Amino acid sequence: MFLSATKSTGLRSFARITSQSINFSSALGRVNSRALLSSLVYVEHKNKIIDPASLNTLYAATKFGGPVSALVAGSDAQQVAAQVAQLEGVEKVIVANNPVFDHERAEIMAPLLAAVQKNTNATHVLASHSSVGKRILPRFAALIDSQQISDIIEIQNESTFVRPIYAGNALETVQSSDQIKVITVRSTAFPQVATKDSASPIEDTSAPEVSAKSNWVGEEVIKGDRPDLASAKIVVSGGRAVKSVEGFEIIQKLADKLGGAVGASRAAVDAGYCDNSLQVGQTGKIVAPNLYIAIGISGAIQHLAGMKDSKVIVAINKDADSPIFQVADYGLVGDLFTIVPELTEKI
Ligand SMILES: Cc1cc2nc3c(=O)[nH]c(=O)nc-3n(C[C@H](O)[C@H](O)[C@H](O)COP(=O)(O)OP(=O)(O)OC[C@H]3O[C@@H](n4cnc5c(N)ncnc54)[C@H](O)[C@@H]3O)c2cc1C
Repeated sequence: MFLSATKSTGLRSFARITSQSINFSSALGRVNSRALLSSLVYVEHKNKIIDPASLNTLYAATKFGGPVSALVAGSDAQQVAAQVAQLEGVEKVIVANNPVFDHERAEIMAPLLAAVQKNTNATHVLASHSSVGKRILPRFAALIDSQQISDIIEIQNESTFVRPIYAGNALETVQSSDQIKVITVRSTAFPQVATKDSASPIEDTSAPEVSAKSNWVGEEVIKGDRPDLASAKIVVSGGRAVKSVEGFEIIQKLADKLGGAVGASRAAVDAGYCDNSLQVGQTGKIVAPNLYIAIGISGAIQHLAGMKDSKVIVAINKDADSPIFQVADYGLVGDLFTIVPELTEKI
């Protein structure tokens, strides 16, 4: 690994690190003909709807140039497969229509992925860099003796990828010589595939024999009318400065006026002002909305790691020297308890 370039033009730029060949395990040789390339994308879904991040992952897969197959699993798979079949770039949809795949337990999904990869001969296997993708793909990579490449934001060619490291403060260029590339994709770095008029073929696959050591017991899903934080077009986030649960309501009111999602800094989450599912940053959600409004947030690098790719950033902070203003396109210096209610009312 060596540092190939370092830019210092502000917090929205990165050091670039190049690391060659992360193949620790396999001596299977390189794919050297584009004609042999083909991709398999694991499609996430909930309530019979494709997870939006999978649309970005499918787009990333089309960049390799070869045919793209999509795997849909679970008891709602058939309905979701019909939607996936109408997506641009998808040549074939493979369906594992079996309730055993509900809840996406890694120990069950990884062997399925391995079986489908073998059948399709896919050279690239991709999933979103979501909690599901991050669970399943490492296990799948281990099964096929490959090295996973995580959280890619750019595809340079069929074996070279760019990914952020050090909380997004450096970009690493990774070249893999594994025969089968196992990749998780940062959804905010790629557009979504469009729909097409025709439908690609859908084919069934059977579940491989697996003996699971874990059982799915249940889940508590937090329901809300607001858009999903990770894919929202507008995000309004509050920081430590809101001071209380009641103070955080100021943030929620502005988000509701704008039809946006609510986010938070870790300090606000740790202080108990809001739920930890709202945390944006290195250890929270990565977002890149059209508009991100940071209110009473200082702009620590761990927070910036989760939102600095937002298209327009607005910061409201009483300290004009706060680092958040270095990444902000628009800044308002003042007390949030005065500015935000006024802004909400005027909107
Ligand atoms: C390993 C690790 C991982 C982390 N992961 C994350 C992460 O994922 N996400 C994250 O957010 N943080 C993360 N952190 C924490 C991060 O370092 C910061 O501590 C945190 O982001 C600070 O939150 P804050 O900006 O809300 O609070 P502060 O840094 O305390 O900033 C509060 C800001 O509010 C302003 N302010 C105060 N009163 C007012 C007012 N009345 N009106 C307007 N402005 C006001 C202040 O000027 C200040 O800029 C992580 C830290 C570590 C070590």
